[in-house]
Amino acid sequence: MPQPVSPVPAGRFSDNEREAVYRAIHTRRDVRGQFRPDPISEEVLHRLLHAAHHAPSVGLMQPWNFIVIEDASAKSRIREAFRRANDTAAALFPTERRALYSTLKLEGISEAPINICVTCDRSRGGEVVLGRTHNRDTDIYSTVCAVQNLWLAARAEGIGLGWVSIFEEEDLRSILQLPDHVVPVAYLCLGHVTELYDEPELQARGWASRLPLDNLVFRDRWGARRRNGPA
Ligand SMILES: Cc1cc2c(cc1C)N(C[C@H](O)[C@H](O)[C@H](O)COP(=O)(O)O)c1[nH]c(=O)[nH]c(=O)c1N2
Repeated sequence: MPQPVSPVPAGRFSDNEREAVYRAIHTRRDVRGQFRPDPISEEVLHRLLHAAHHAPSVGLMQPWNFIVIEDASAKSRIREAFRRANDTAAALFPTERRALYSTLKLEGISEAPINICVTCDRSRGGEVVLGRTHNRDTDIYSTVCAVQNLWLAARAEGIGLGWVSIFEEEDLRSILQLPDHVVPVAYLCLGHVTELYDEPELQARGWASRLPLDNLVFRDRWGARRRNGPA
């Protein structure tokens, strides 16, 4: 059996370490309206990108790039693309829902000192990538793993992060000048925040609520020990 080249202990974290990991997971929030204008230091930004870059990826493809946007005029073009897409999105909801939708703040593009577009280079790793042969989208999934690493690291650093997906992809492509083989996966707004919601903001505002976990776990579905899930 081959041994790890430089083994690290694989046991449980200490109580404090474990508590910190779960705290980051449970208190991470999507941030739209609570950004402070003060900059994120280079050291912190580097730690966040380093955390993102340590995400799992199919065949160790590491298909991501991180486009860091600080320029006010670039942000304002992106913000305008959001506004157009958001008008289209709003019109699709039934009247009552639309009224509530129009009260929601769904981005902090201009207020956040840093925006990051996380992209996926679908050509990285060549024609055949280990693990990707039967599901071409595993490169996109890998990129989303990088986003989640970034999000959790940001929480631990006291940096708020908001994911904005209300765009026509073509708008992002043209503003950011992305070549065809590069997909914009996530547009993120980052900055210091003073406070965070203690529950998802969309829940606090009556848009949706967290589903009970028990309804989502199907255990021993085919055996005698079925506990949860549909009959
Ligand atoms: C892929 C994807 C895309 C988006 C989001 C998330 C994800 C995963 N979310 C944030 C989303 O609304 C939020 O995560 C949930 O409401 C849960 O809240 P917390 O993240 O727990 O605060 C989000 N929020 C928002 O205000 N505008 C947006 O365009 C999006 N887009």
